[in-house]
Amino acid sequence: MLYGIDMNRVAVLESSTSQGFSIVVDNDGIIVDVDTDDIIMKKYREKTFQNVIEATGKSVIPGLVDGHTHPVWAGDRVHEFEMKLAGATYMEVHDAGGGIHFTVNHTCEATEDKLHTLFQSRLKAMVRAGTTLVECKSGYGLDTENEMKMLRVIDRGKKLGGIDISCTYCGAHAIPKNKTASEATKDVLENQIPAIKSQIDDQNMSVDNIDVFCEKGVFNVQQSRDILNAGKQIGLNINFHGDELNPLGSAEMGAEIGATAISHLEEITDNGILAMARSKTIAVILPTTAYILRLKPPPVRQMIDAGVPVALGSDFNPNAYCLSMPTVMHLACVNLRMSMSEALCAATINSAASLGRSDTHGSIEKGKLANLVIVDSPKWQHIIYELGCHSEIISYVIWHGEIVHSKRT
Ligand SMILES: N=CN[C@@H](CCC(=O)O)C(=O)O
Ligand SMILES: [Zn+2]
Repeated sequence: MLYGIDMNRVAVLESSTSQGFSIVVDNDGIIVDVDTDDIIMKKYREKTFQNVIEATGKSVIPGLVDGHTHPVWAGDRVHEFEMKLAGATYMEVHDAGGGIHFTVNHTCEATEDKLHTLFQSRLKAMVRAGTTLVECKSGYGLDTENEMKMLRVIDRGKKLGGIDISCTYCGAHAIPKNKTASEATKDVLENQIPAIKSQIDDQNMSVDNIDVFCEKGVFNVQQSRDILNAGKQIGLNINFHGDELNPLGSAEMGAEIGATAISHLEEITDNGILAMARSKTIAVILPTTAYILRLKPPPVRQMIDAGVPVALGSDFNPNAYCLSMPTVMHLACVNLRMSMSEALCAATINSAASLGRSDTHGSIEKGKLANLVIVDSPKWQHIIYELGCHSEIISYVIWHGEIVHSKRT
Protein backbone atom coordinates (compact mmCIF):
# COMPACT_ATOMS: atom_id res chain seq x y z
CA MET A 1 0.00 0.00 0.00
CA LEU A 2 1.09 3.58 -0.56
CA TYR A 3 0.39 6.62 1.58
CA GLY A 4 1.32 10.29 1.85
CA ILE A 5 3.25 11.77 -1.05
CA ASP A 6 4.00 8.28 -2.40
CA MET A 7 0.37 8.06 -3.56
CA ASN A 8 1.27 10.75 -6.07
CA ARG A 9 4.25 8.90 -7.51
CA VAL A 10 3.00 6.66 -10.28
CA ALA A 11 5.96 5.11 -12.13
CA VAL A 12 5.37 5.60 -15.87
CA LEU A 13 7.45 3.84 -18.52
CA GLU A 14 7.23 6.28 -21.39
CA SER A 15 7.64 4.93 -24.93
CA SER A 16 9.45 6.95 -27.57
CA THR A 17 9.26 6.61 -31.35
CA SER A 18 12.29 4.32 -31.26
CA GLN A 19 11.57 2.44 -28.06
CA GLY A 20 8.44 0.78 -26.69
CA PHE A 21 7.80 -1.61 -23.83
CA SER A 22 6.43 -5.14 -23.63
CA ILE A 23 4.83 -7.21 -20.91
CA VAL A 24 5.27 -11.00 -21.03
CA VAL A 25 2.67 -13.22 -19.39
CA ASP A 26 3.01 -16.97 -18.78
CA ASN A 27 0.38 -19.69 -19.21
CA ASP A 28 -0.81 -19.24 -15.63
CA GLY A 29 -1.64 -15.59 -16.30
CA ILE A 30 1.34 -14.30 -14.29
CA ILE A 31 3.54 -11.39 -15.44
CA VAL A 32 7.02 -12.80 -16.02
CA ASP A 33 8.72 -9.84 -17.62
CA VAL A 34 8.36 -6.10 -18.23
CA ASP A 35 11.07 -4.51 -20.34
CA THR A 36 11.91 -2.61 -23.50
CA ASP A 37 10.79 -4.22 -26.76
CA ASP A 38 14.32 -4.98 -27.96
CA ILE A 39 15.36 -6.71 -24.73
CA ILE A 40 12.14 -8.78 -24.72
CA MET A 41 12.65 -9.68 -28.41
CA LYS A 42 16.17 -10.91 -27.69
CA LYS A 43 15.26 -12.78 -24.53
CA TYR A 44 12.24 -14.58 -25.96
CA ARG A 45 13.51 -15.11 -29.54
CA GLU A 46 13.12 -18.85 -29.21
CA LYS A 47 9.65 -18.75 -27.69
CA THR A 48 6.28 -18.74 -29.38
CA PHE A 49 3.46 -16.71 -27.89
CA GLN A 50 -0.15 -17.88 -27.91
CA ASN A 51 -1.38 -14.32 -28.25
CA VAL A 52 0.23 -10.94 -28.88
CA ILE A 53 -1.72 -7.76 -28.17
CA GLU A 54 -0.47 -4.77 -30.11
CA ALA A 55 -0.73 -1.64 -27.95
CA THR A 56 1.28 0.93 -29.89
CA GLY A 57 -0.12 4.40 -29.22
CA LYS A 58 -1.97 3.14 -26.14
CA SER A 59 -1.12 2.92 -22.45
CA VAL A 60 -1.34 0.01 -20.04
CA ILE A 61 -2.43 0.40 -16.43
CA PRO A 62 -3.11 -2.21 -13.74
CA GLY A 63 -6.61 -3.70 -13.77
CA LEU A 64 -8.86 -1.54 -11.59
CA VAL A 65 -9.80 -2.77 -8.14
CA ASP A 66 -13.20 -1.85 -6.76
CA GLY A 67 -12.87 -1.88 -2.97
CA HIS A 68 -16.54 -1.74 -1.95
CA THR A 69 -19.71 -3.04 -3.60
CA HIS A 70 -23.13 -4.50 -2.72
CA PRO A 71 -23.81 -6.30 -6.02
CA VAL A 72 -26.23 -9.10 -5.03
CA TRP A 73 -29.79 -7.84 -4.80
CA ALA A 74 -33.17 -7.80 -6.49
CA GLY A 75 -35.55 -4.85 -6.84
CA ASP A 76 -34.22 -1.42 -7.83
CA ARG A 77 -34.80 1.78 -5.85
CA VAL A 78 -35.29 4.36 -8.59
CA HIS A 79 -38.40 5.59 -6.75
CA GLU A 80 -36.23 6.41 -3.72
CA PHE A 81 -33.76 8.25 -5.93
CA GLU A 82 -36.68 10.48 -6.87
CA MET A 83 -37.57 10.98 -3.16
CA LYS A 84 -34.00 11.90 -2.33
CA LEU A 85 -33.80 14.32 -5.25
CA ALA A 86 -36.89 15.96 -3.74
CA GLY A 87 -35.09 16.37 -0.40
CA ALA A 88 -35.53 13.15 1.68
CA THR A 89 -32.38 12.05 3.52
CA TYR A 90 -30.90 8.54 3.40
CA MET A 91 -31.94 7.82 7.01
CA GLU A 92 -35.46 9.25 6.53
CA VAL A 93 -36.03 6.78 3.69
CA HIS A 94 -34.42 3.96 5.75
CA ASP A 95 -36.48 4.71 8.90
CA ALA A 96 -39.69 4.78 6.84
CA GLY A 97 -39.04 1.12 5.94
CA GLY A 98 -37.35 1.82 2.60
CA GLY A 99 -33.65 1.83 1.78
CA ILE A 100 -31.85 -1.35 2.83
CA HIS A 101 -35.16 -2.80 4.15
CA PHE A 102 -36.79 -2.48 0.71
CA THR A 103 -33.89 -4.34 -0.86
CA VAL A 104 -33.88 -6.98 1.90
CA ASN A 105 -37.56 -7.79 1.16
CA HIS A 106 -36.92 -8.20 -2.56
CA THR A 107 -33.66 -10.10 -2.09
CA CYS A 108 -35.17 -12.54 0.41
CA GLU A 109 -38.02 -13.26 -2.03
CA ALA A 110 -35.67 -13.83 -4.97
CA THR A 111 -34.34 -17.29 -5.83
CA GLU A 112 -30.65 -18.00 -5.73
CA ASP A 113 -30.65 -18.44 -9.51
CA LYS A 114 -32.30 -15.09 -10.11
CA LEU A 115 -29.75 -13.39 -7.85
CA HIS A 116 -26.95 -15.21 -9.68
CA THR A 117 -28.20 -13.97 -13.06
CA LEU A 118 -28.43 -10.38 -11.83
CA PHE A 119 -25.01 -10.62 -10.18
CA GLN A 120 -23.41 -12.05 -13.30
CA SER A 121 -24.62 -9.23 -15.53
CA ARG A 122 -23.37 -6.64 -13.01
CA LEU A 123 -19.95 -8.33 -12.91
CA LYS A 124 -19.79 -8.18 -16.71
CA ALA A 125 -20.57 -4.45 -16.65
CA MET A 126 -17.79 -3.92 -14.10
CA VAL A 127 -15.33 -5.77 -16.34
CA ARG A 128 -16.29 -3.58 -19.31
CA ALA A 129 -15.39 -0.58 -17.14
CA GLY A 130 -11.94 -2.00 -16.32
CA THR A 131 -12.50 -3.70 -12.96
CA THR A 132 -10.54 -6.95 -12.57
CA LEU A 133 -10.84 -7.43 -8.78
CA VAL A 134 -13.95 -6.49 -6.83
CA GLU A 135 -15.05 -6.70 -3.21
CA CYS A 136 -18.63 -8.06 -3.00
CA LYS A 137 -20.77 -7.92 0.15
CA SER A 138 -23.73 -9.87 1.40
CA GLY A 139 -26.05 -7.86 3.69
CA TYR A 140 -29.52 -7.90 2.13
CA GLY A 141 -30.48 -11.15 3.85
CA LEU A 142 -30.08 -10.25 7.54
CA ASP A 143 -30.88 -13.80 8.70
CA THR A 144 -28.82 -16.97 8.47
CA GLU A 145 -30.72 -18.50 5.57
CA ASN A 146 -30.70 -15.44 3.35
CA GLU A 147 -27.17 -14.30 4.22
CA MET A 148 -25.94 -17.80 3.33
CA LYS A 149 -27.92 -17.58 0.08
CA MET A 150 -26.14 -14.32 -0.80
CA LEU A 151 -22.72 -15.71 0.14
CA ARG A 152 -23.35 -18.75 -2.07
CA VAL A 153 -24.22 -16.43 -4.97
CA ILE A 154 -20.95 -14.54 -4.45
CA ASP A 155 -19.04 -17.82 -4.19
CA ARG A 156 -20.60 -18.98 -7.47
CA GLY A 157 -19.48 -15.67 -9.02
CA LYS A 158 -15.92 -16.39 -7.92
CA LYS A 159 -15.97 -19.60 -9.95
CA LEU A 160 -17.17 -17.89 -13.14
CA GLY A 161 -13.80 -16.25 -13.81
CA GLY A 162 -13.25 -13.10 -15.84
CA ILE A 163 -12.91 -11.07 -12.65
CA ASP A 164 -11.44 -11.79 -9.20
CA ILE A 165 -13.76 -11.48 -6.21
CA SER A 166 -13.16 -10.81 -2.52
CA CYS A 167 -16.22 -11.94 -0.56
CA THR A 168 -17.46 -9.99 2.46
CA TYR A 169 -20.01 -11.20 4.99
CA CYS A 170 -22.13 -8.19 6.03
CA GLY A 171 -25.00 -9.75 8.00
CA ALA A 172 -24.96 -6.69 10.30
CA HIS A 173 -25.96 -4.28 7.54
CA ALA A 174 -29.28 -3.21 9.10
CA ILE A 175 -31.48 -4.17 12.04
CA PRO A 176 -34.13 -6.64 10.84
CA LYS A 177 -37.72 -5.41 11.27
CA ASN A 178 -38.58 -7.88 14.05
CA LYS A 179 -35.44 -7.33 16.17
CA THR A 180 -33.69 -4.78 18.36
CA ALA A 181 -30.04 -3.94 17.68
CA SER A 182 -28.92 -6.14 20.58
CA GLU A 183 -31.08 -9.06 19.40
CA ALA A 184 -29.68 -8.65 15.89
CA THR A 185 -26.12 -8.58 17.30
CA LYS A 186 -26.84 -11.78 19.25
CA ASP A 187 -28.20 -13.46 16.11
CA VAL A 188 -25.09 -12.51 14.12
CA LEU A 189 -22.77 -13.72 16.91
CA GLU A 190 -24.60 -16.90 17.87
CA ASN A 191 -26.16 -18.07 14.62
CA GLN A 192 -24.82 -16.40 11.47
CA ILE A 193 -21.06 -16.37 12.18
CA PRO A 194 -21.02 -20.01 13.42
CA ALA A 195 -22.97 -21.06 10.29
CA ILE A 196 -20.42 -19.32 8.08
CA LYS A 197 -17.53 -20.87 9.99
CA SER A 198 -18.89 -24.35 9.43
CA GLN A 199 -19.34 -23.70 5.69
CA ILE A 200 -15.75 -22.41 5.48
CA ASP A 201 -14.43 -25.35 7.54
CA ASP A 202 -16.25 -27.82 5.29
CA GLN A 203 -14.75 -25.99 2.27
CA ASN A 204 -18.20 -25.33 0.86
CA MET A 205 -17.40 -21.66 0.33
CA SER A 206 -14.69 -19.10 0.92
CA VAL A 207 -15.37 -15.81 2.70
CA ASP A 208 -12.65 -13.21 3.01
CA ASN A 209 -13.86 -10.23 5.06
CA ILE A 210 -16.32 -9.21 7.77
CA ASP A 211 -18.33 -5.98 7.65
CA VAL A 212 -20.81 -4.09 9.86
CA PHE A 213 -22.76 -0.87 9.28
CA CYS A 214 -21.50 1.01 12.37
CA GLU A 215 -23.92 3.93 12.48
CA LYS A 216 -26.31 5.79 14.76
CA GLY A 217 -29.62 3.90 14.61
CA VAL A 218 -27.96 0.79 13.18
CA PHE A 219 -25.10 -1.02 15.06
CA ASN A 220 -23.35 1.03 17.75
CA VAL A 221 -19.60 0.99 18.29
CA GLN A 222 -19.64 -1.74 20.97
CA GLN A 223 -21.94 -4.03 18.96
CA SER A 224 -19.82 -3.45 15.86
CA ARG A 225 -16.62 -4.17 17.77
CA ASP A 226 -18.03 -7.48 19.08
CA ILE A 227 -19.20 -8.60 15.64
CA LEU A 228 -15.97 -7.60 13.90
CA ASN A 229 -13.84 -9.33 16.54
CA ALA A 230 -15.94 -12.50 16.18
CA GLY A 231 -15.31 -12.40 12.42
CA LYS A 232 -11.61 -11.90 13.01
CA GLN A 233 -11.58 -14.95 15.25
CA ILE A 234 -12.81 -17.14 12.39
CA GLY A 235 -10.09 -15.74 10.11
CA LEU A 236 -11.89 -12.92 8.30
CA ASN A 237 -10.29 -9.53 7.58
CA ILE A 238 -12.04 -6.58 9.20
CA ASN A 239 -13.33 -4.19 6.53
CA PHE A 240 -16.40 -2.20 7.61
CA HIS A 241 -18.70 0.83 7.15
CA GLY A 242 -17.85 3.61 9.61
CA ASP A 243 -18.38 7.30 10.38
CA GLU A 244 -20.61 7.77 7.33
CA LEU A 245 -23.52 9.86 8.60
CA ASN A 246 -22.40 10.58 12.17
CA PRO A 247 -18.99 10.83 13.86
CA LEU A 248 -19.31 7.78 16.14
CA GLY A 249 -15.62 7.01 16.64
CA SER A 250 -15.73 4.05 14.23
CA ALA A 251 -12.31 4.99 12.85
CA GLU A 252 -10.71 4.93 16.31
CA MET A 253 -12.40 1.60 17.13
CA GLY A 254 -11.36 0.06 13.79
CA ALA A 255 -7.75 1.19 14.22
CA GLU A 256 -7.72 -0.34 17.71
CA ILE A 257 -9.01 -3.77 16.70
CA GLY A 258 -6.71 -4.08 13.68
CA ALA A 259 -9.17 -3.38 10.86
CA THR A 260 -7.60 -3.76 7.44
CA ALA A 261 -9.96 -1.11 6.05
CA ILE A 262 -12.84 1.19 6.93
CA SER A 263 -15.20 2.56 4.29
CA HIS A 264 -17.03 5.88 3.91
CA LEU A 265 -15.59 8.11 6.70
CA GLU A 266 -17.46 11.22 5.54
CA GLU A 267 -17.75 12.17 9.24
CA ILE A 268 -14.34 11.03 10.50
CA THR A 269 -12.85 13.30 13.20
CA ASP A 270 -9.26 14.58 13.51
CA ASN A 271 -8.65 11.91 16.16
CA GLY A 272 -10.00 9.23 13.86
CA ILE A 273 -7.62 10.36 11.11
CA LEU A 274 -4.67 10.21 13.52
CA ALA A 275 -5.68 6.74 14.69
CA MET A 276 -5.97 5.40 11.13
CA ALA A 277 -2.68 7.01 10.09
CA ARG A 278 -0.94 5.34 13.04
CA SER A 279 -2.41 1.89 12.45
CA LYS A 280 -2.19 2.20 8.65
CA THR A 281 -5.82 1.18 8.36
CA ILE A 282 -6.89 1.82 4.77
CA ALA A 283 -9.67 4.36 4.17
CA VAL A 284 -11.92 3.06 1.38
CA ILE A 285 -13.41 6.24 -0.01
CA LEU A 286 -16.70 6.11 -1.93
CA PRO A 287 -17.16 9.34 -3.90
CA THR A 288 -20.56 8.27 -5.27
CA THR A 289 -22.18 8.27 -1.80
CA ALA A 290 -21.53 11.91 -0.94
CA TYR A 291 -22.39 12.86 -4.53
CA ILE A 292 -25.75 11.07 -4.64
CA LEU A 293 -26.81 11.84 -1.06
CA ARG A 294 -25.41 15.38 -1.21
CA LEU A 295 -23.36 14.71 1.92
CA LYS A 296 -20.32 16.52 3.17
CA PRO A 297 -17.47 14.84 1.26
CA PRO A 298 -14.92 12.83 3.28
CA PRO A 299 -11.77 14.86 4.17
CA VAL A 300 -9.53 12.98 1.78
CA ARG A 301 -6.81 15.63 1.49
CA GLN A 302 -6.47 15.75 5.26
CA MET A 303 -6.28 11.95 5.37
CA ILE A 304 -3.58 11.75 2.69
CA ASP A 305 -1.58 14.55 4.32
CA ALA A 306 -1.79 12.74 7.67
CA GLY A 307 -0.51 9.47 6.14
CA VAL A 308 -3.75 7.46 5.93
CA PRO A 309 -3.59 5.08 2.94
CA VAL A 310 -6.59 5.86 0.73
CA ALA A 311 -8.37 3.39 -1.57
CA LEU A 312 -11.46 3.83 -3.77
CA GLY A 313 -14.67 1.88 -4.29
CA SER A 314 -17.79 2.34 -6.38
CA ASP A 315 -20.18 1.48 -3.51
CA PHE A 316 -22.42 -0.09 -6.19
CA ASN A 317 -25.77 -0.72 -4.45
CA PRO A 318 -29.43 0.16 -5.12
CA ASN A 319 -28.83 3.59 -3.56
CA ALA A 320 -25.69 4.38 -5.59
CA TYR A 321 -26.01 2.71 -8.98
CA CYS A 322 -22.48 3.03 -10.29
CA LEU A 323 -20.44 0.14 -11.68
CA SER A 324 -17.70 2.25 -13.21
CA MET A 325 -14.40 2.84 -11.44
CA PRO A 326 -13.25 5.38 -14.08
CA THR A 327 -16.29 7.49 -13.07
CA VAL A 328 -15.40 7.00 -9.39
CA MET A 329 -11.83 8.16 -10.06
CA HIS A 330 -13.13 11.22 -11.90
CA LEU A 331 -15.40 12.13 -8.95
CA ALA A 332 -12.50 11.56 -6.55
CA CYS A 333 -10.37 14.03 -8.48
CA VAL A 334 -12.99 16.74 -8.97
CA ASN A 335 -15.04 16.53 -5.76
CA LEU A 336 -12.47 15.17 -3.32
CA ARG A 337 -9.45 16.96 -4.78
CA MET A 338 -7.28 13.92 -5.37
CA SER A 339 -4.68 14.11 -8.12
CA MET A 340 -5.05 11.67 -11.03
CA SER A 341 -1.98 9.74 -9.81
CA GLU A 342 -3.48 9.48 -6.32
CA ALA A 343 -6.77 8.27 -7.79
CA LEU A 344 -4.99 5.61 -9.86
CA CYS A 345 -3.01 4.44 -6.83
CA ALA A 346 -6.20 4.40 -4.73
CA ALA A 347 -8.11 2.42 -7.38
CA THR A 348 -5.37 -0.18 -7.89
CA ILE A 349 -2.64 -0.99 -5.37
CA ASN A 350 -4.39 0.53 -2.33
CA SER A 351 -7.77 -1.06 -3.09
CA ALA A 352 -5.95 -4.36 -3.55
CA ALA A 353 -4.29 -3.84 -0.15
CA SER A 354 -7.69 -3.10 1.43
CA LEU A 355 -8.61 -6.66 0.40
CA GLY A 356 -5.29 -8.18 1.48
CA ARG A 357 -4.40 -8.82 -2.18
CA SER A 358 -1.57 -6.38 -2.91
CA ASP A 359 0.91 -9.26 -3.27
CA THR A 360 -0.91 -10.50 -6.36
CA HIS A 361 -2.95 -7.53 -7.63
CA GLY A 362 -2.87 -3.76 -8.11
CA SER A 363 0.35 -3.11 -10.03
CA ILE A 364 2.23 -4.23 -13.12
CA GLU A 365 5.09 -6.19 -11.61
CA LYS A 366 6.85 -9.49 -12.23
CA GLY A 367 5.16 -12.26 -10.27
CA LYS A 368 1.76 -10.54 -10.10
CA LEU A 369 -1.35 -11.56 -12.01
CA ALA A 370 -1.64 -10.07 -15.49
CA ASN A 371 -4.79 -8.06 -14.75
CA LEU A 372 -4.45 -5.06 -17.04
CA VAL A 373 -6.41 -2.30 -18.72
CA ILE A 374 -5.23 -1.05 -22.10
CA VAL A 375 -6.25 2.58 -22.51
CA ASP A 376 -6.79 3.89 -26.02
CA SER A 377 -4.48 6.87 -25.57
CA PRO A 378 -0.74 7.32 -25.07
CA LYS A 379 -1.66 9.13 -21.85
CA TRP A 380 -3.20 6.88 -19.18
CA GLN A 381 -4.89 9.91 -17.57
CA HIS A 382 -7.55 9.81 -20.31
CA ILE A 383 -9.32 7.02 -18.45
CA ILE A 384 -10.13 9.58 -15.72
CA TYR A 385 -10.40 12.69 -17.87
CA GLU A 386 -12.98 11.33 -20.32
CA LEU A 387 -15.97 11.30 -17.97
CA GLY A 388 -18.55 8.63 -18.77
CA CYS A 389 -16.52 7.35 -21.72
CA HIS A 390 -15.06 4.09 -20.45
CA SER A 391 -16.61 2.17 -23.35
CA GLU A 392 -14.65 4.41 -25.74
CA ILE A 393 -11.38 4.84 -23.91
CA ILE A 394 -10.79 1.23 -22.82
CA SER A 395 -9.40 -0.90 -25.67
CA TYR A 396 -8.92 -4.13 -23.74
CA VAL A 397 -9.42 -5.56 -20.29
CA ILE A 398 -7.07 -8.43 -19.50
CA TRP A 399 -7.70 -10.87 -16.65
CA HIS A 400 -5.07 -13.50 -15.78
CA GLY A 401 -3.50 -12.84 -19.18
CA GLU A 402 -6.72 -13.39 -21.16
CA ILE A 403 -8.70 -10.75 -23.01
CA VAL A 404 -12.04 -10.56 -21.18
CA HIS A 405 -13.27 -7.40 -22.89
CA SER A 406 -12.34 -5.57 -26.06
CA LYS A 407 -13.75 -2.34 -27.42
CA ARG A 408 -16.40 -2.55 -30.08
CA THR A 409 -15.16 -0.83 -33.19
N1 LIG B 1 -24.30 2.64 4.19
C1 LIG B 1 -24.58 1.46 4.15
N2 LIG B 1 -24.56 0.64 3.09
C2 LIG B 1 -24.56 1.04 1.71
C3 LIG B 1 -25.90 1.42 1.21
C4 LIG B 1 -26.74 0.23 1.10
C5 LIG B 1 -28.13 0.55 0.61
O1 LIG B 1 -28.60 1.69 0.75
O2 LIG B 1 -28.74 -0.39 0.11
C6 LIG B 1 -23.47 2.03 1.40
O3 LIG B 1 -22.32 1.68 1.64
O4 LIG B 1 -23.70 3.12 0.89
ZN1 LIG C 1 -21.58 -0.04 1.50
